Amino acid sequence: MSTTAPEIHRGLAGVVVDTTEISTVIQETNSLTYRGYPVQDLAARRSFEEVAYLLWHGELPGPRQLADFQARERALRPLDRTTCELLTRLPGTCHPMDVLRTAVSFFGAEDPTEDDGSLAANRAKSLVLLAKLPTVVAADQRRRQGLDPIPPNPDLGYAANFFHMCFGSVPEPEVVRCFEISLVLYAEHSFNASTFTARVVTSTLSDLYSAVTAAIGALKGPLHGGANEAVMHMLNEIGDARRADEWLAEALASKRKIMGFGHRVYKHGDSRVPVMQEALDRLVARAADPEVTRLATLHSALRHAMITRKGIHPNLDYPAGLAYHLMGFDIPAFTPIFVMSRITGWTAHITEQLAHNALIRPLASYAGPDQRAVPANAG
Ligand SMILES: CC(=O)SCCNC(=O)CCNC(=O)[C@H](O)C(C)(C)COP(=O)(O)OP(=O)(O)OC[C@H]1O[C@@H](n2cnc3c(N)ncnc32)[C@H](O)[C@@H]1OP(=O)(O)O
Ligand SMILES: O=C([O-])CC(=O)C(=O)O
Repeated sequence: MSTTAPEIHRGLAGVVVDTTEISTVIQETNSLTYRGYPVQDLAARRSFEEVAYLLWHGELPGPRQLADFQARERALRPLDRTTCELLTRLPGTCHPMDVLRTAVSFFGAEDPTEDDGSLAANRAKSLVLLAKLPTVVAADQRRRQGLDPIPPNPDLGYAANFFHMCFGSVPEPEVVRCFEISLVLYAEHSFNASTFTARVVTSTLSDLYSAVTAAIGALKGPLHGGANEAVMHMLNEIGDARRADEWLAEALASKRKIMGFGHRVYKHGDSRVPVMQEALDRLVARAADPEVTRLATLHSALRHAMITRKGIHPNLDYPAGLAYHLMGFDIPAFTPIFVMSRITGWTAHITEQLAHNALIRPLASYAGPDQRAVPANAG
C-alpha cells in the first residue's frame, strides 16, 4: 500500500474544477472576455442590460430582443408591500449585504415555482432578481438616511434608474456612464469565490434563490466583494497622501492585508483596473473640488507605495470603491452595488452548472486523532 501523502491544494489554488463558456481571463494578454468579447470593449460600447443579456444567452441582443428584455426588466422593478414591510422591520444596524441576502431568501419563499429548476423558470427568476435588487439597495440606503423609498422609474435605464431611486435625481450622463462601466466590469469573473459558492449549492440540485443567497454571503467578506467598502475605510483612516507610505510600512509590518490590492488570478494587475481607473479619473476631473483632489492624490500615492514596496497591484475594488464614493453612494452600499451587477454572472453560472451538473464534493486529508475507543461513561 502506498503511503504517499495526497497533494493538498489549500484554497483550491490552481485547481481546474470544470469547464465554462461564460468568461475567461487570458493571462498572456492580461484581458478578460465575456462570451468571447473583451470586457473593455463591452464597457466602452454596450449598456449593462446588453451585457446581462449576453451573459445569459451567449450572444448580444438585437434591437428587438433588447427592447423586449428592457421592457420586462423595467416592469419587474417594483417591490410588493410584503417585501417593503419586511425590509423596514430589519434592525437599523443590519449590514446592507444582510438586507440583500434576506430579501433574496424572501423572494424565494414568496415564489411558488421556487423548486422549478427548468431553464425557463431560472431565466425568469434571474430577471426578477436583476430588476428588484437595485430597488432593495436604493431603499436600504435611503432608510439609513431616514428617508422614504423612491419608486423605480420605468422610463430610465438600469443605471440611471438606480441613481433616481437613491437620490431622487439622475446626475449628468458622464457620471451615469462611469457607474454603468463599473457594472459591466463587475458582472462576471469565472470561478471566483461567490460564483463557485453558487455553483456548489446548485450542484446539489437546490434552487436558484438558495444559490444566490449563499453567493451574497460569500461576496460580503473583505477578501472578496467587501473589499470595495474596506478601501474607502482605509483611505479615510490614512487621510493624507503624505502619510500613505509610512502608513503602508506600518500596516505591512503588522501583517495587515491592504484592501483593494492583490488577486488570486492576476499577479501583474487586474485587467479591469485600467478601464475603471479612467472612469474614476473622469469623475475626479469633473468634480474640480479640493476634497476630491485630496482623496484622488491619496489613492494614487497608496497605489504607488504598494507597487513599490510589495510589487502588488490594485484589483477592481480599488478604483471602484473611490468612484462609488464620488458618485455619492454611502460606503455600506458599495458591496450591494457589486451584487446588483454580479447577479448576472452568478445566474449565468447557475444555469450552466445545471445544464452539465456534477455534485461538487472534494476530498480532505484527515489530520485529526487516530481512531480511539469511546470512554464508557462521562461520570
Ligand atoms: C473583486 C474581488 O474580489 S478582488 C479581491 C478583493 N480582495 C482584496 O482586495 C483583499 C486584499 N487582498 C487579499 O487579501 C489577497 O490578495 C487575495 C485574497 C485577494 C488573494 O489572495 P491569494 O491568492 O490567496 O494570495 P495570498 O494571500 O497567498 O498572497 C500572496 C502573497 O502576497 C501577499 N499579499 C497579497 N495580497 C496582499 C494585500 N492585499 N496586502 C498585503 N499583502 C498581500 C500575501 O501576504 C502573500 O505574502 P506571503 O507569500 O509573504 O505570505
Ligand atoms: O476572481 C476573483 O477571485 C475575484 C474577483 O476579482 C471577482 O470576483 O471579480
